[in-house]
Amino acid sequence: MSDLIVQGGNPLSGTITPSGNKNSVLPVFCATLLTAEPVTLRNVPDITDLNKLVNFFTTQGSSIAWDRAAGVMKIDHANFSPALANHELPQDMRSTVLLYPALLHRLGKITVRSNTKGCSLGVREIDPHLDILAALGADISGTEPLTIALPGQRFTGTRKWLDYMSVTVTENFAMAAALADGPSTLINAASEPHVQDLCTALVAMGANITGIGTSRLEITGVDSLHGADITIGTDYHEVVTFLALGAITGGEVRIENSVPQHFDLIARAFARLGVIVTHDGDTAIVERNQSLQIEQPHTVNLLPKIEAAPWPYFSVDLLPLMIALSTHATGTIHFWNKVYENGFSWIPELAKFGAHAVVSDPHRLIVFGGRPLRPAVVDSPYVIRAAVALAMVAASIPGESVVRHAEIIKRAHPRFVENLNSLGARLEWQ
Ligand SMILES: CC(=O)N[C@H]1[C@@H](OP(=O)(O)OP(=O)(O)OC[C@H]2O[C@@H](n3ccc(=O)[nH]c3=O)[C@H](O)[C@@H]2O)O[C@H](CO)[C@@H](O)[C@@H]1O
Ligand SMILES: C=C(OP(=O)(O)O)C(=O)O
Repeated sequence: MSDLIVQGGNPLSGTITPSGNKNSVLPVFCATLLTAEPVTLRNVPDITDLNKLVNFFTTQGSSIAWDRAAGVMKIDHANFSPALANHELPQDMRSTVLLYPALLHRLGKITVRSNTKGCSLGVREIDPHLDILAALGADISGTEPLTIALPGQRFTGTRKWLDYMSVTVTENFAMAAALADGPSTLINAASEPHVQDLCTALVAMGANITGIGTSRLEITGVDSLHGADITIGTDYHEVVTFLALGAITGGEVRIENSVPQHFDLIARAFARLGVIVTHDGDTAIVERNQSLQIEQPHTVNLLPKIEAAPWPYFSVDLLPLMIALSTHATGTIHFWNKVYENGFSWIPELAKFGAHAVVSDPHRLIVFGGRPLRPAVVDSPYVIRAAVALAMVAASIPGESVVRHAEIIKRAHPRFVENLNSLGARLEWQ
């Protein structure tokens, strides 16, 4: 069940309701351990990363009732047991780090491995996490595993200026500072939609946070958080994936529950490849038979470019989807991944379809689009959106392609194959 068999070439058309965002649900789920009261989550995606966290918490004694069909999860940590402390944390996913603040709040001491073995996009640093926990009053000791201890089981408010806008570091800071003794400020904070979702969820639980959506968060610690009813935000990665699939196959696709105010720069990236994305209320639309052509800048001697960096730049996790789309667009374009040093590791697989793409350094890629493509058997790296991008290209080419080891898609996209097939694609797991 790990290879995707794709009979490509059909125009994909129809309407899709996207799932909840993996990068929102994971921190929000971890944050529920910050309160002793029950929490209800809605629009919860049934993804493997979340299942790992659910298994971890139920092993620790938490009660979790998850109606997967309805996407509703009722969580009660009343029986979460300190006796089970330091049980092996879930592995092979970055979000394990998001457990640290709540576990420290509950247990006062945890042991962690320095490598959570997340995806292979690049080195996923633990030091910035340890730095903010130390600034908030934790003691770090040992080597492998590391011990993190929180004297008095309470964080202390602090002022911190991050080296760079890290998503999970900002989320951990917000979770810890929400219950800290005194006020905290985070400067150079990340502000991605999922960071905003977590902060909004913490506020619904009684936290005092201002500056949500900006690079400066001000958080006044409270003594306790309470229960809440929280709806997980739409996965904009899915919105972009399905719009790009419509565009790459020449079909018309409509995606419900999109958030138009997140889309200005995303729509500009599509436009750079010749694709017009519009919104009708909260429905995002790509119309059929768009002419994929790379937009030429007026400036002479300049290669058109899509650059990815922390929000509000174009999101780095969306870059592979645009790269896939660009293989069908006539012209030449430069992609600049300012975040990950290994974000283009999968490009040799793209070349097996006949795409002409040159990695000019670890952060820069040039795609010479519009080359004839042919079906192929390709290997997915352990990178979610690279697997999605390879499946997209496969779906656009007449004939049978195979994307091997594509199961990583299930870390973020619960009904990937079902959704594509409902648009007229022919995909199956094997
Ligand atoms: C669970 C979760 O939410 N995962 C997301 C989160 O991971 P995560 O929070 O791990 O990503 P970070 O924002 O920390 O960035 C990842 C790595 O990129 C490098 N870096 C990043 C920014 C920067 O300005 N300079 C720099 O060097 C660092 O080595 C860092 O370790 O954010 C990433 C960047 O949007 C996304 O790809 C991941 O999907
Ligand atoms: C890189 C990703 O996730 P993670 O940080 O969980 O590995 C992703 O969602 O594409």
